[in-house]
Amino acid sequence: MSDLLDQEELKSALKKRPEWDLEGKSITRVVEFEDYMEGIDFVNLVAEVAEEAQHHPDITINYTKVTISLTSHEAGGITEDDIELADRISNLVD
Ligand SMILES: C[C@H](O)[C@H](O)[C@H]1CNC2=NC(N)=NC(=O)C2=N1
Repeated sequence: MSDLLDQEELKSALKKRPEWDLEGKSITRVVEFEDYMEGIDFVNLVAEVAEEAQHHPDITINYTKVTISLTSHEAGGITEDDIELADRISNLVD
Protein backbone atom coordinates (compact mmCIF):
# COMPACT_ATOMS: atom_id res chain seq x y z
CA MET A 1 0.00 0.00 0.00
CA SER A 2 1.32 3.45 -0.93
CA ASP A 3 1.57 6.35 1.51
CA LEU A 4 -0.75 9.34 1.38
CA LEU A 5 0.57 12.23 -0.70
CA ASP A 6 1.21 15.37 1.33
CA GLN A 7 -0.32 18.72 0.33
CA GLU A 8 2.68 19.81 -1.75
CA GLU A 9 2.95 16.50 -3.58
CA LEU A 10 -0.75 16.53 -4.32
CA LYS A 11 -0.69 20.14 -5.52
CA SER A 12 2.18 19.51 -7.90
CA ALA A 13 0.68 16.23 -9.18
CA LEU A 14 -2.61 17.99 -10.02
CA LYS A 15 -0.88 20.98 -11.61
CA LYS A 16 0.63 18.59 -14.16
CA ARG A 17 -2.77 16.95 -14.71
CA PRO A 18 -5.30 19.77 -15.27
CA GLU A 19 -8.03 17.34 -16.39
CA TRP A 20 -8.16 15.96 -12.84
CA ASP A 21 -9.85 17.82 -9.98
CA LEU A 22 -9.57 17.40 -6.25
CA GLU A 23 -12.89 16.57 -4.63
CA GLY A 24 -12.54 15.87 -0.94
CA LYS A 25 -10.30 12.83 -0.60
CA SER A 26 -10.60 11.87 -4.27
CA ILE A 27 -9.40 13.02 -7.66
CA THR A 28 -11.99 13.03 -10.42
CA ARG A 29 -12.12 13.38 -14.18
CA VAL A 30 -15.17 13.71 -16.42
CA VAL A 31 -14.96 12.37 -19.97
CA GLU A 32 -17.72 13.02 -22.47
CA PHE A 33 -18.38 10.83 -25.51
CA GLU A 34 -20.30 11.13 -28.76
CA ASP A 35 -22.68 8.35 -27.81
CA TYR A 36 -23.57 6.02 -24.96
CA MET A 37 -21.78 2.88 -26.22
CA GLU A 38 -18.53 4.77 -26.74
CA GLY A 39 -18.66 5.69 -23.05
CA ILE A 40 -19.37 2.07 -22.13
CA ASP A 41 -16.37 0.90 -24.19
CA PHE A 42 -14.24 3.37 -22.26
CA VAL A 43 -15.60 2.09 -18.93
CA ASN A 44 -14.70 -1.47 -19.95
CA LEU A 45 -11.13 -0.40 -20.76
CA VAL A 46 -10.91 1.40 -17.40
CA ALA A 47 -12.13 -1.77 -15.67
CA GLU A 48 -9.39 -3.84 -17.33
CA VAL A 49 -6.67 -1.38 -16.37
CA ALA A 50 -8.06 -1.15 -12.81
CA GLU A 51 -8.17 -4.91 -12.38
CA GLU A 52 -4.62 -5.24 -13.65
CA ALA A 53 -3.48 -2.51 -11.23
CA GLN A 54 -5.61 -3.95 -8.40
CA HIS A 55 -6.79 -0.40 -7.82
CA HIS A 56 -10.43 0.33 -8.52
CA PRO A 57 -12.07 3.69 -9.25
CA ASP A 58 -15.64 4.68 -8.59
CA ILE A 59 -17.26 5.11 -11.99
CA THR A 60 -20.47 7.04 -12.67
CA ILE A 61 -22.15 6.87 -16.05
CA ASN A 62 -24.58 9.66 -16.92
CA TYR A 63 -25.63 8.81 -20.49
CA THR A 64 -22.59 10.01 -22.57
CA LYS A 65 -20.72 11.47 -19.57
CA VAL A 66 -18.43 9.19 -17.55
CA THR A 67 -16.99 10.35 -14.23
CA ILE A 68 -13.95 8.56 -12.80
CA SER A 69 -13.18 9.05 -9.10
CA LEU A 70 -9.99 7.78 -7.55
CA THR A 71 -8.98 7.39 -3.92
CA SER A 72 -7.02 4.87 -1.87
CA HIS A 73 -9.52 3.53 0.64
CA GLU A 74 -6.91 1.72 2.67
CA ALA A 75 -4.76 4.85 3.07
CA GLY A 76 -7.76 7.17 3.54
CA GLY A 77 -6.91 9.59 0.73
CA ILE A 78 -4.82 10.09 -2.38
CA THR A 79 -1.64 8.10 -2.94
CA GLU A 80 0.77 7.50 -5.80
CA ASP A 81 -1.46 4.53 -6.77
CA ASP A 82 -4.23 7.00 -7.66
CA ILE A 83 -1.89 9.21 -9.70
CA GLU A 84 -0.52 6.20 -11.60
CA LEU A 85 -4.01 4.94 -12.37
CA ALA A 86 -5.13 8.47 -13.36
CA ASP A 87 -2.31 8.57 -15.90
CA ARG A 88 -3.19 5.15 -17.28
CA ILE A 89 -6.84 6.20 -17.62
CA SER A 90 -5.89 9.50 -19.26
CA ASN A 91 -3.73 7.56 -21.75
CA LEU A 92 -6.90 5.79 -22.91
CA VAL A 93 -8.51 9.06 -24.02
CA ASP A 94 -5.81 11.73 -24.61
C1 LIG B 1 -5.85 -6.08 -1.38
C2 LIG B 1 -6.20 -5.09 -2.45
O1 LIG B 1 -5.06 -4.71 -3.15
C3 LIG B 1 -6.86 -3.87 -1.87
O2 LIG B 1 -8.04 -4.20 -1.21
C4 LIG B 1 -7.11 -2.80 -2.91
C5 LIG B 1 -8.11 -3.15 -3.97
N1 LIG B 1 -8.53 -1.99 -4.72
C6 LIG B 1 -8.49 -0.76 -4.19
N2 LIG B 1 -8.96 0.28 -4.83
C7 LIG B 1 -8.96 1.49 -4.32
N3 LIG B 1 -9.43 2.51 -5.02
N4 LIG B 1 -8.46 1.72 -3.11
C8 LIG B 1 -7.94 0.74 -2.35
O3 LIG B 1 -7.47 1.00 -1.24
C9 LIG B 1 -7.93 -0.57 -2.89
N5 LIG B 1 -7.42 -1.59 -2.25
